[in-house]
Amino acid sequence: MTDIREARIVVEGLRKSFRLRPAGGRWFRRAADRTAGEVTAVDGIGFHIEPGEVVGFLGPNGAGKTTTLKLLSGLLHPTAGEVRVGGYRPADRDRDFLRSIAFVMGQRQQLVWDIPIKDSLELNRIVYRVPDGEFRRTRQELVEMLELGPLLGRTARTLSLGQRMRCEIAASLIHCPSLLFLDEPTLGLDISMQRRIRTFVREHNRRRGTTVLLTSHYMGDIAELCDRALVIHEGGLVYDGGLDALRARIAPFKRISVKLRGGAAELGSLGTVVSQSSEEAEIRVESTAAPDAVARLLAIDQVYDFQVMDPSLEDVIGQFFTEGLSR
Ligand SMILES: Nc1ncnc2c1ncn2[C@@H]1O[C@H](COP(=O)(O)OP(=O)(O)OP(=O)(O)O)[C@@H](O)[C@H]1O
Repeated sequence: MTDIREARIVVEGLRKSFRLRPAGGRWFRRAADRTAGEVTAVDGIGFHIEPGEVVGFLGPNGAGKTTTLKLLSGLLHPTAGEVRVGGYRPADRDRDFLRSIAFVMGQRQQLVWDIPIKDSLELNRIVYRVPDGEFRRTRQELVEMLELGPLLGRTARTLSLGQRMRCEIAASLIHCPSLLFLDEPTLGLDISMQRRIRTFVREHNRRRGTTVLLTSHYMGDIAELCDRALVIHEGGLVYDGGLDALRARIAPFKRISVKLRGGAAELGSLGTVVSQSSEEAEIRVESTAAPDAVARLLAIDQVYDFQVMDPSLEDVIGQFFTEGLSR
């Protein structure tokens, strides 16, 4: 078997359908079974991921992102198609494969609720048979990077969401997996905690070369961490590529934020005025028209400052799903 540290992830024609089980009693279920349908969560997707990449999965609710991560980590069996990580088929749950991955789910508690965090780390050392020296080194590194020192003696039940998430991540990484699945790791966290988690993931990827696959509703996570995005819509893969290319293809415009003094200015001829007051305005112009708009802004008396910005990833994705996927 290939060492999964050097292994690429190969996904081909991957499909996952769920049978919808009707709720209710036995008789009702049997009657309803005749009409019960199927939902296809992942519908024939394919891609390759190289070792060390940080890849973001984007898509609206119910698009199939979590199901894809579960298929890649072996939590679910594919209905059809192939997933390979090196020589491993994740659904076989081979012990060496399982020892090489970690799956952190933002919405699900994985730490033991009633034991101190340091004991949870120890428990994972035993489960994953991490040699003593390696355990001490990794633990120290994780405690430093995630600032866990004061939390080690506390039980998971007494921690705040952000503290618990940092401990969850540490417990998941104590065996130095080469493949890290993060499903909504910053869900519900405030901005500064989101930032801390991002900084950690980036630094961990840099130091250890861990491949990271990430879903997040916070575009900041994706924009800051990922060079590549896979956009999933209704189970299908509709985009696979760089974030800049996604922006250029979907939202080929710039936002210009303008500071005004001495009253409102006539800006409508430069582009689309998104907002305007007597002190500031925001206009949207086609990327190719931006240099001309900037030259004309300089000649307007009321304009004393401006900034040209790329559209936010939220804008790009919003446009992607509202203005059509065929672009
Ligand atoms: N165990 C299951 N049984 C039946 N349907 C399921 C199951 N798991 C997922 N689905 C369905 O598959 C589709 C994809 O779900 P999935 O959780 O992968 O979406 P997602 O992109 O992660 O969404 P979100 O952003 O809301 O988390 C949804 O229609 C969901 O209802």
